Amino acid sequence: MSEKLQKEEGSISIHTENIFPIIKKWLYSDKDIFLRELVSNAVDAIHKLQNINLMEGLKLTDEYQVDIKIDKDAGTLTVIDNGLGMTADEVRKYINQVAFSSAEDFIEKFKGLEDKNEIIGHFGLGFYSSFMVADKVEIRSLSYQQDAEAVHWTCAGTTSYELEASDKSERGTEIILHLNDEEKEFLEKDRVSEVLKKFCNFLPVSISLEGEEVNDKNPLWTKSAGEVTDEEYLEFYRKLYPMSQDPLFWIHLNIDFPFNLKGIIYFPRLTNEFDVTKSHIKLFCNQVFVSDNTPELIPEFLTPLQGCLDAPDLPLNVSRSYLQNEPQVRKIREVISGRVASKVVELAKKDREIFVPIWEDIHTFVKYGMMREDKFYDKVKDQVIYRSTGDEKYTTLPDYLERAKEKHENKVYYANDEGVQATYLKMFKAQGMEALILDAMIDNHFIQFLESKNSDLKFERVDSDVTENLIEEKDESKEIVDADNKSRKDRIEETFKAELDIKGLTIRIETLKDNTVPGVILLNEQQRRFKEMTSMMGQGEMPDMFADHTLMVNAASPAVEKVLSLQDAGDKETAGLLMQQIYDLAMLSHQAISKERMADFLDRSGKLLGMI
Ligand SMILES: Nc1ncnc2c1ncn2[C@@H]1O[C@H](COP(=O)(O)OP(=O)(O)OP(=O)(O)O)[C@@H](O)[C@H]1O
Repeated sequence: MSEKLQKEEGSISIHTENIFPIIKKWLYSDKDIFLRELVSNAVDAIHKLQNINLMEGLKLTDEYQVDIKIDKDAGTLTVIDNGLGMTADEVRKYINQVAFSSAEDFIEKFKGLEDKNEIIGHFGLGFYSSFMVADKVEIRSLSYQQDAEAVHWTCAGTTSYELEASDKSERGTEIILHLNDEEKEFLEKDRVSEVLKKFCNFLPVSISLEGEEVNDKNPLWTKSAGEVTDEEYLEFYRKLYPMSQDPLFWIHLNIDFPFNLKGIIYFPRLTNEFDVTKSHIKLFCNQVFVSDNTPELIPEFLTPLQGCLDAPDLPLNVSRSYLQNEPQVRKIREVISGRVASKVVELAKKDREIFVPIWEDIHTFVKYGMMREDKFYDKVKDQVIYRSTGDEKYTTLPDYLERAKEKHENKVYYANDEGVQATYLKMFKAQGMEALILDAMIDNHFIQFLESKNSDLKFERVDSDVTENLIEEKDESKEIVDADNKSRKDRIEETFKAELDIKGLTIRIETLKDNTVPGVILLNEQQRRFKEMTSMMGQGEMPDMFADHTLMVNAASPAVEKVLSLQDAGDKETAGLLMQQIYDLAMLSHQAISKERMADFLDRSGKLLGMI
């Protein structure tokens, strides 16, 4: 047995005078991390011993655990582990020199920095962070090594320490914090429990507070996907986010190469209360909680993702600026983006009925992702679905284009307001034509994006023009010519032009296959988009979408026929009323009638009804 340790007193080698007040002051904002540091040191000590046990065949069969004890009378909080312990030399080396010199480095480096979070993030203060809450710290330790002598180290928040023999008889280390007067809250079990729940909830070694185990040693992400049931994924989610509705879907990550990454990410149901701009992922490092504010780990368009990521290769004290510049973080983002894309494709292919409601929740993010990332776009582009007026209700773009090939190759007709564009959709439907419903905020941009990606592809809103498919092929109104050498079409055009003297209005006559609609308003696609764009960019006042518009009069409509016969009979007044009515009805279906015209419309409607 070695000679008994003589009490020694020394000075922790330090050039910066009185480091402790500075530690306290600078780190005050996040003082809870001291417990994370001490408990993870304790877990490390246990892991080290477990490794030695295996390598050196020590045949230890201990139940490993970390205990946290509160002694209100003594005013102490103690973290006890049965890990490998430390000898006097190790205390000198690891606590007096190594740990302290890193604390000293920290002070040197960040003397001038104002942003405390930056400081905390940049630096693992480890053991010395205990001086944020304690005036005096004691270490009692007994190394696993044969014939080791138990040691007792004390430091009262100055650069002096004492190291002497102790009577500790059980292997492991006790860190005893004599809490200072302002930190007595850490003598309350609830307060300590709250901190442990935050940082140590999923640590792989049993952690107990006053004899009660507080952690789940085998969180779901440590298992392999094959052994976890859907119910377990949901239960885990409910534990992580107790106030949330069940998620839409989840992805279990278990990556070993080229870096380590485990985790479960959930796509949440996006209710009104859900903040889609805030990061929700909880980052762990070997099951130690690190942060729940690490937006850098997730592609921006997937910010709403929730769940846990365990990245053991990232440091425990990870800072925002580190994350922003770390190449591995970019790789993590790419992996997540790729896995989300694969999951979307998998769900889309599997069962349309299950996918549709999910799609309603996620389509904005997927579309945004497609616009932001080429790789993501390439993966999901053929699986993205659109609501359609066709029989299928939902269709992919390739399927839609295939069906539309004969009637309008490479052209997509869409509506962005089913109510306002109902007349057009009705005409489309009557001719067996299909339009997509693109009525989400993002769709305006998304349409432009798809056109830029596919140079042949053109999107046209259903009210932008009438397609030749809606027009009667054999149009007799053009052919039959009267005594003045005018066709019926010419007469309709002349009459309407004379009656409707409205700024920006063009009259166009067509004979539609559908005779129930007397007239519709057409807005040129490119002109309309340009106006929408300028208004969105906030340039000037809200543009008048109807500054230039076309009234397409349907020569096949009985109402138009009536206009002509009234003219022939010399009743110009009633013919005029009818034409005004046809125009207003067309504008009304666009919800674009002015207040003044509405008053006239109602007045005229009354008159016309009286004539029937
Ligand atoms: N409970 C413990 N049991 C055994 N050794 C310990 C214990 N706590 C600390 N040590 C030793 O003291 C060293 C310094 O600890 P400290 O927490 O300051 O830094 P660290 O754990 O090495 O790094 P980090 O900055 O990530 O915390 C550890 O590396 C370890 O060797």
